[in-house]
Amino acid sequence: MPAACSPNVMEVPPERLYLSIHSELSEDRHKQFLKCLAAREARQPVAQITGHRAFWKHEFRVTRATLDPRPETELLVEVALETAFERVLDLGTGTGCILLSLLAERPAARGVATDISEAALAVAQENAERLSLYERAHFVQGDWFHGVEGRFDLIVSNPPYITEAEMAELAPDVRDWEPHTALTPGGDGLGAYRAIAFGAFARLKPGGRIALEIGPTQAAAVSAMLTAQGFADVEVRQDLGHRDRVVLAHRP
Ligand SMILES: C[S@@+](CC[C@H](N)C(=O)[O-])C[C@H]1O[C@@H](n2cnc3c(N)ncnc32)[C@H](O)[C@@H]1O
Repeated sequence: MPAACSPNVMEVPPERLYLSIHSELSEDRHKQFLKCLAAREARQPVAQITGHRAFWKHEFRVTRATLDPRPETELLVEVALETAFERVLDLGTGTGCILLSLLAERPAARGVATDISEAALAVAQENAERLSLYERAHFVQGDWFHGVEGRFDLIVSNPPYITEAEMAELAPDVRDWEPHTALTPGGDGLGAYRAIAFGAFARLKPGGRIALEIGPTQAAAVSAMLTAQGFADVEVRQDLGHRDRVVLAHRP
């Protein structure tokens, strides 16, 4: 995968590094290494420097236009895979990591993914092509459900959920480098869930399921929104750090 600024300037796998310990670094490669180091000193996230990040079972291309896929989000994939689905909708797809991981696990399934960011969708499309999943993934640019047709067995989303106040507390690696539209909907951090809960019921087939990643303090608020829209069997799952991380529910 082409890297934004590959720090592997010697182009050897880590386990062979000691065998190459006496090789000379060319001037070009030395410069390349210093450039990567400077990027990290400026607090650019490692995934943006290398241009990729491992998520679930694959490597995903990452740029400044996309959220760097987080390990916590793998719980959303795990939970989603408990459902049998043929048609899945991923809202706010970013790199496409959730939708493409799900499609890779279910060879008969097809998916639609939306994002407000055209630049993020271009990266998701590139990831779909690289993973040979582009024929089963359809990308739509727009606000949540805008331009999405038909009904689905499963809706998944990891929407922006950081509050305006929390944004000021974030490490510079995140706040100064990752897209703010991917991190926060502003205000109380719940705006995206309101829009998604409101639109999701009509987009799910009866018996269909919704699974949403949440911030650790948002379980009660998001569960209440889903209940108010008519969803049943609302459930909260915790991540490996024992924090509330995913809310899921059924359309009766
Ligand atoms: C937290 S990131 C999640 C990205 C990816 N799904 C993941 O889990 O790594 C949220 C994504 O939602 C997108 N987004 C923000 N507001 C949106 C909106 N109104 N409609 C659609 N997508 C939106 C952002 O561009 C971003 O890609």
